This record gives sequence, structure tokens and C-alpha cells, in this order.
Amino acid sequence: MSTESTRSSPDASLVPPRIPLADGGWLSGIALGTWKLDHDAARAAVAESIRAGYRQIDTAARYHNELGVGQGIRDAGLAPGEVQVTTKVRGGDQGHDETLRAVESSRRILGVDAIDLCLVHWPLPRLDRYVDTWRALVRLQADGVVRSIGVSNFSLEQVDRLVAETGVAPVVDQVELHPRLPQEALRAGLAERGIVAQAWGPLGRGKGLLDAEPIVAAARAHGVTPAQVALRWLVEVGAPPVPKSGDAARRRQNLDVFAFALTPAERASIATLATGERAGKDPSIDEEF
Ligand SMILES: NC(=O)C1=CN([C@@H]2O[C@H](COP(=O)(O)OP(=O)(O)OC[C@H]3O[C@@H](n4cnc5c(N)ncnc54)[C@H](OP(=O)(O)O)[C@@H]3O)[C@@H](O)[C@H]2O)C=CC1
Ligand SMILES: O=C(O)C(=O)[C@@H](O)[C@H](O)C(=O)CO
Repeated sequence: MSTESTRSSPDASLVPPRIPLADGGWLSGIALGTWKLDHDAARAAVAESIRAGYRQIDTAARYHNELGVGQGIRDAGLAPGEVQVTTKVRGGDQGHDETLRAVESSRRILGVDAIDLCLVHWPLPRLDRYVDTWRALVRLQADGVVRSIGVSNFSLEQVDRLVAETGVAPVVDQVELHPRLPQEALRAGLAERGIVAQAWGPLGRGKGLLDAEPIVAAARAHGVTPAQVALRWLVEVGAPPVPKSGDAARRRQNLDVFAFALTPAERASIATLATGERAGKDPSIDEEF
């Protein structure tokens, strides 16, 4: 995956490389997750994280913290365009006109001229409104309300249906992805289509992944933490991660994964963890409104 340096701002030592998107936009090599942070916690965490080097903040209408995320981005005081914000259309807002209204609401709450990246949060196949939802995002992109458009928790079949019915492909599919759930076929299919697979739940969501022996052993060998090994593994497979932490020291640690590389033996050992076990919901079964 090609990268472009962003080491131009004053506190640039931990700024991740940019990942180019098919529409000319970019995604940061590591984004900050904000699920479970309320407005005030998100505002403080976002401002501090941008000062530490984060350049992409991940929120969603569903997280009820877009106000704090937008304020935190402004508090950090970087030049426009230096920090990207991702938000998502929740299941209950799917449908063409509903999406137009929901995205305008997110834009106003975030307090931005345009949303950098807007995703369809979950496909909700039984509702069967994701194509109409997508048409609305295509229109919002043409109108300049949203710069890049993508999906989350979509299968290759669902992505292909969007393209077949609208002629427009997403530039990102944000999916659960970590060593227990490497999603190899999905990643390969997305790569063939020029779509970036972005990894949510990259640390396994506090469910024991970071205690797994291959990860602990690699961490010991490199003098880093298990979280840094899990994030480095994602960087190496070309899936930019979105880790969340409520703790400033951990957030900085989670950025610092570009100064070491896993060995082939470590990668082979980590591959033994690929049980397919999910830490979150299964989008082929569960639907989140
Ligand atoms: N598109 C989608 O459907 C989804 C998107 N997401 C996005 O992805 C983000 C990340 O996923 P999330 O569910 O939060 O799970 P993560 O895999 O990021 O795990 C977060 C957990 O890991 C802990 N943690 C963070 N850093 C470290 C560290 N360095 N060492 C040890 N533990 C650590 C956190 O604790 P603590 O906070 O105490 O540090 C928290 O308990 C979300 O916040 C959200 O933005 C998430 C789920 C679904
Ligand atoms: O964090 C997200 O983006 C979600 O969709 C969450 O709601 C997540 O899926 C979850 O764990 C809900 O229980």
C-alpha cells in the first residue's frame, strides 16, 4: 500500500502516514475510535489526541458524541484539512430522504462545512434500504456536503450490489478486523475493487486478544505492548486500524507502531489465532438501528 508522509505539522513525530483513497481523498494510517466516549470525554480526548498526532477521528450518529468530537477538533486548532472526521448513517436513518436529513444533522452537530468521510453504518439487509441510502450519499458527495463516501460491515456481495445499481463504489469498508478475525477473503476482494478495509475493534475490544501468547511474545521481543503488536499486524496487512482508548497514555502508545516490524515467524505465530471469533456483532445476522 503506498503512503504519503504527513510529517509537516509542529508535533509530527507520531503522525501516521496517509492512505490514499480511490476518489483522491485520504484516510489516516491510524484513526481514533470514540465509541462509548460521551460529549465531554470525546471533546477532551479528541483535542489531546490530535496534539499527540492523530489525524482522523471516527464517530457516528449512533455514538451521540458528534458535538464533542467537532469541538475537540476545533480546540486542537490545526489548519482546515489537516484532520479528517468520519461519521456514519445509523440504521434508523436509512432510506434516501432520511439519509439526506441525517447527514445534514451530523454536519451541523459536528460544526463542519463538509464531512470528510461518511459511511453507511450497517447494511441491515432485511430492511433493504442500503441502496437508497447509498444514492443519498452519492448525491451529498456531488453537492459537496460529504467529501468521501463508504460503507461499514458490508460484504462483497453488498458492495457489488451498490456498484451495479448506482455505478458508484465505496472507497472504504470499515469492518471488524484483528488477528482472531483476519477477514482474508473480504480484504482480498476489497483490495481488488480498490476499496480500503479499515479495521474496527482492532484490539479485540477487551476480550482477551491482547493476552494471547503469540501477541505477548512478539511484544516482549520488540519491547512494545501487546496492543502495539495487534495494531502493527493490521498496518502490515494493509488494514488501517481504529483503536479507541479513554486513556491519554494508551492513545499515544496506540499511534507509536511505525518504528518496528513483525518478523515472518511472528506473523506465522499470530496467524494461529485466526479462529474467526468475533468481538462484536455479526453483520450477516445482527442488525443495528
Ligand atoms: N463501524 C462499526 O460498526 C464499528 C466501529 N467501531 C469503531 O472502532 C473503534 C474501536 O473499536 P472498539 O470497539 O472501541 O474496540 P477496540 O478494539 O479499540 O478496544 C477498545 C478497548 O481496548 C482498550 N485499550 C485501548 N488501548 C489499549 C492499550 N494500548 N492497551 C490495552 N488496552 C487498550 C480500551 O480500554 P481503555 O479505553 O480503558 O484504554 C477498550 O477497552 C470504536 O471506538 C469505533 O470508533 C467499533 C465498533 C463497530
Ligand atoms: O461502535 C459501533 O460502531 C457499533 O456499531 C456498536 O454499536 C457496536 O456494534 C456494539 O458493540 C454495540 O453493542
